[in-house]
Amino acid sequence: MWDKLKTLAETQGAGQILDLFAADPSRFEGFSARADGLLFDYSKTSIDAEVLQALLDLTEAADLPARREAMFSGEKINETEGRAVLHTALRNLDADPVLVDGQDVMPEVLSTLSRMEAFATSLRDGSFTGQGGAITDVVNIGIGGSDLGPVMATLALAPYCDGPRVHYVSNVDGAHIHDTLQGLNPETTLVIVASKTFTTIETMTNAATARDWMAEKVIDPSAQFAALSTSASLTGEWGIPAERVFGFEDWVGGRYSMWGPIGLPVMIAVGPENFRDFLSGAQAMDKHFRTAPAAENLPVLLALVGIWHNQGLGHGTRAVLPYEQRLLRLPAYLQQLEMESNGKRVAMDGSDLTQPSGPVVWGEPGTNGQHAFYQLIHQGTRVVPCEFMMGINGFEGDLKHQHDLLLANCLAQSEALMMGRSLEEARGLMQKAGLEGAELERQARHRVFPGNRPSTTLLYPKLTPFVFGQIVALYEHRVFVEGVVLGINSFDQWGVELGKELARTLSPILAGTEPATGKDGSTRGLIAAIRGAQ
Ligand SMILES: O=P(O)(O)OC[C@H]1O[C@H](O)[C@H](O)[C@@H](O)[C@@H]1O
Repeated sequence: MWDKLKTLAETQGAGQILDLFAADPSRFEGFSARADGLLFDYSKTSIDAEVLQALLDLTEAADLPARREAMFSGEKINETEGRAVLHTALRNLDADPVLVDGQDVMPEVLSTLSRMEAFATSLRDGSFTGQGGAITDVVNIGIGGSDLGPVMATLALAPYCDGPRVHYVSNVDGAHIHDTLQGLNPETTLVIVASKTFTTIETMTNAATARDWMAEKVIDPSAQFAALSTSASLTGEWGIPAERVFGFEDWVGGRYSMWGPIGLPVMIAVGPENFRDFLSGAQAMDKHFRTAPAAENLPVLLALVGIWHNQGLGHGTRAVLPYEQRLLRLPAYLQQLEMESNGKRVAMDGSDLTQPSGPVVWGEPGTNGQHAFYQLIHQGTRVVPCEFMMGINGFEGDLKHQHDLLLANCLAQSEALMMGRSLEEARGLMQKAGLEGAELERQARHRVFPGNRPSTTLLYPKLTPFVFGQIVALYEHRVFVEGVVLGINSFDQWGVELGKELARTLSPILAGTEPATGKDGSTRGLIAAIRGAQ
């Protein structure tokens, strides 16, 4: 199966995208797909009918439909941790039963959702009070999956944020919590400690700092703390009363968790109704993913484009480029989602992967990226497949001219990447500028764009909570499909453990209570330099 893809990559993959358009001017129709108002255009890639078929064959060989059903129906597909993978249950608003170990999880999911809604409402209408009255500010303390999604969502849904101000603290660097708490009034602040495990050192350290800060002014700080976690016992031990603990189960992976309790700060910011719309959008994408034929299925197609570029053509990086300022943190969120999920070197059965694992994901909102790193994308020696996205409509009606300029820029970039500029054209420009001879030639060469560089565009009507939910779920399922095709378990993250273990051994060495024996020479040298200057 992979052989076929590799052969196609070698023979036609260098990808004369322009030739494909010349041969089939209506290629856009055949190589784009729609789902509930979203339009995914992948015609500006070198995928043709034969490549698409070879990619679809890979999904067949990997038994994608059965794997997908196994996920949705609660089978323990996270085999290295013995867990089901059911973030989709958190947005299963129809409440169709979902069984884990023979038990329907939906009653618990929906009752937690109602408790979150009641709590969020009481904060928003001022009926829940701190020592100093209604809550004005919420500080969410969490990291990784307990931070990136909610941070991204709060920024993305800014036009809907009409509740208390929500702030996020993640880094163990004391600067983060210091700068966040500065200027807040402890008597009107609620602190949410968000941690699936409730053991993460960064989060627990920041939570203790926040509690000390609050205790300076507030007689009973625990009355202004809430917790989001799978561990009822640890949240209880930490002193957070059960009525403000919102629990979830281990079948929700950290980076897939913002649909449930981890989304509470978002719900507080935008209100329960908008949060439900966000869940509905994701649910609509779940239904599409589960039912649409593979060749029209957005998550499948997005995954296949990724596989063609990375495993097929060897482009080991992809840029995510939202032309939407409010999706500022989407690239950071996708870095965790994609790289923690598919950055693995062994397959589910423990054997070495036969293909490269997931790509390096990065990006920035347009148009800012244009003025920073697009130079490399257009003229560098490596090809960076680009994933553009843009909303047809913005929210700032009186600034429509700016939105139109934004859209024009997005379209211009994918056009420039594909069309390029030939040496002939560049020479013409230099001639017009009055150059001649060797100087004309030299200057012209700098102005050549190779073209035929691939990109996809995701077009959506407007960044409403529903659409935002669709987009995030689209990327979640894309990661799943890529993982299935590669034979990876996308739901564990053993690669983050070693550094955590070593940090634990290094803390006492840095504090001087333990010797640095056993550490390598570089680490010992750095420790000595730090200790000598502290
Ligand atoms: O939510 P927590 O248990 O505090 O975990 C926070 C994060 O830390 C871990 O190291 C993992 O790499 C992430 O997947 C997780 O989201």
